[in-house]
Amino acid sequence: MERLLAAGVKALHLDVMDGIFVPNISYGMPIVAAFRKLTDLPLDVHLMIEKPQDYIRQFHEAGADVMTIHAEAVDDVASILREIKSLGAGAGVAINPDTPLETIVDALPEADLALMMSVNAGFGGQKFNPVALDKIREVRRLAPDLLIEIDGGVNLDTIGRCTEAGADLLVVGSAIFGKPDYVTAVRELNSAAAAAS
Ligand SMILES: O=C(CO)[C@@H](O)[C@H](O)COP(=O)(O)O
Ligand SMILES: [Co+2]
Repeated sequence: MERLLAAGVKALHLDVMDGIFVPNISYGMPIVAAFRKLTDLPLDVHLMIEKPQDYIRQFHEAGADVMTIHAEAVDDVASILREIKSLGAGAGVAINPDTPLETIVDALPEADLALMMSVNAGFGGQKFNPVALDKIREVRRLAPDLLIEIDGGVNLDTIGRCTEAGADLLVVGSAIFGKPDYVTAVRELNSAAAAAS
């Protein structure tokens, strides 16, 4: 965390995985609360879990500023987005690469953020899937003011295409954590993103 903060990242994206919605387990509310104690940066909590509606209050109490649910995990996206907003948090909806954008179009008016996954949710270090870029362009056309986030395989080679397509929030895992020097990694990523936007 100290090294990340020194590198000047603008927010922390926290991947919560339950071993059911995705075949991997990460962490839950106590770790989100621990991050909250360490920083005032926005905490962007990516909920890769089933029944997210049962846990949003606890994640918000732990310090989540934004909570993003997966459309594949729930029946009624719009109503859960409304619940998240009623807690005073930002509400995001995510879709995996194989999920058509049509799945969430009706819910977009309730969303503060749309997350287009450029890998299948579940693991860091996967290869970037450009299908997310076309979805970003379409979301931007449908909802010009919505925050658009892209997540998965974003690195120095792919980040320019993300900003060019219209992504506002660029989630980067291995292209920072896999580098010895976070300051240089973040500076180079920011330059590549800005050059293309
Ligand atoms: O939500 C996820 C994966 O499920 C992502 O946030 C990744 O963990 C980002 O890691 P890289 O793809 O950048 O290594
Ligand atoms: Co994520």
